[in-house]
Amino acid sequence: MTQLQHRWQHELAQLPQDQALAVVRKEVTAIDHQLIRLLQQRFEAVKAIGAIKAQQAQPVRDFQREDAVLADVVGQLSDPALAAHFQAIFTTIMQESRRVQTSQREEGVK
Ligand SMILES: O=C(O)C(=O)C[C@]1(C(=O)O)C=C[C@@H](O)C=C1
Repeated sequence: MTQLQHRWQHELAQLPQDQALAVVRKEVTAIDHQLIRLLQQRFEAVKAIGAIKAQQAQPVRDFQREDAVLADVVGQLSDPALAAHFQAIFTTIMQESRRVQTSQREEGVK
């Protein structure tokens, strides 16, 4: 556990449990909003890649790149115990990215 997590636990322990739950849920919601902003940015970048690959008549899926993305994600983790969870999350993100690129192609968006 990090020092920050220790401090959190200590401060939360001062509160009645229902209040502690509300505090942590507020934190989760704030983090979700950051993730949503960042994921929207990622999808915009993925659409830009999709347009380039469509122009060059390249397939949507790039297995080598997906392997590299997953390896990089795992390398970024401070807690290696979360590796399998992050692999699952990013596998889904890339699957949805491919879906966006596929509909982009079907709609003929450049
Ligand atoms: O890098 C690409 O070529 C992308 O289209 C982006 C991305 C991703 O979401 O990271 C999506 C689909 C590809 O299979 C590989 C990676």
